[in-house]
This record gives sequence, C-alpha cells and structure tokens, in this order.
Amino acid sequence: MASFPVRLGRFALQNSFTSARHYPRTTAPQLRMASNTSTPRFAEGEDPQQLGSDTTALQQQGWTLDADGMGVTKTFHFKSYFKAVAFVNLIASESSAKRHHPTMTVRIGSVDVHWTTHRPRGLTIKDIAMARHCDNGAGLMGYVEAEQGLKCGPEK
Ligand SMILES: C[C@H](O)[C@H](O)[C@H]1CNC2=NC(N)=NC(=O)C2=N1
Repeated sequence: MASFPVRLGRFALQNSFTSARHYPRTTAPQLRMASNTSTPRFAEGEDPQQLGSDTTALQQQGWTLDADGMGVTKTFHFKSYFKAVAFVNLIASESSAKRHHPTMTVRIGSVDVHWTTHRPRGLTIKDIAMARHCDNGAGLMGYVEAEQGLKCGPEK
C-alpha cells in the first residue's frame, strides 16, 4: 500500500508513521483531513437537498466533513475511561441493530467517531441518523468540553 503525505501548511510530512500500511483496513480518523469547507458527496439514491441541510446541521454540532466529502467525524470527550467505553458500547448497540458501523478510536477520555457508507459509496441518511444518535448518546453519558476531558499523563 502506498504511503501518503500529511500536509501541515507549507510543509509535507511523509514517513513511516504516516504510511498507509500501518492502517490495514481504513485510514486512521486523526490522519483524515478534517474540513468544514469541502463539499458533501452523497451516495446514489439519496435526496441531496434533504441530506445537504442535514449535513449542515451536523457541522453546526461539531461534526466535520472528510476532505473527500464522503464521511463525517467528531470527537466526544468524557471525564472517565469508563464513560468513554460506555459511550462506545451505546453506539455499538445501535450500530448492530441498524447494521451500520462506525470507525471508532477510544482514548482514556475521548472517542473519535467516523461515519461513512461503503455501499453505495458516499454519505447517506444512515450516516446522518447514526451521527445524531451519537450526539444523543454523548448527552446521556455526560460528555464534557475538550478541556475537561480526562487526559493521560501529567498536567502541562
Ligand atoms: C451486510 C452489511 O449489512 C453491510 O456490509 C453493511 C454493514 N455495515 C456498514 N457500515 C457502514 N458504515 N457502511 C456500510 O456500507 C455498511 N454496510
């Protein structure tokens, strides 16, 4: 698998850490270029007008559109690892019921969630509905602002 550069302003970084071969099935969410300025790309058969306004509403709730416009990502912060894991299980339960699965990265006090639809490829109403479910679930779990989230290591 080819490696890819991560652009940091004028600088391009390319090394073994950014190499795609370390992420066998998907691109790690934190390396995906987050953007609220890219154009959403909806899957075939979706209602672009409805999904367009749904996507805008999600962006206002802190979701960011992938650079390719085909997925949305948000990081949820919690005061404990237990809450972060409970949130993951809440999402896992709904994913299983709806047969639509996210990519999640769990840290000590946060969870990155990414939604996209593989088939048909692009953003769908399923991604929108699941993103909303995440926002509701985070509310139930008592999410906090990033600064209040549990961090690993000494205070700086
Ligand atoms: C057979 C099964 O329902 C499909 O493969 C589902 C499973 N979960 C999925 N999850 C996501 N995020 N996108 C899909 O296209 C998808 N497809």
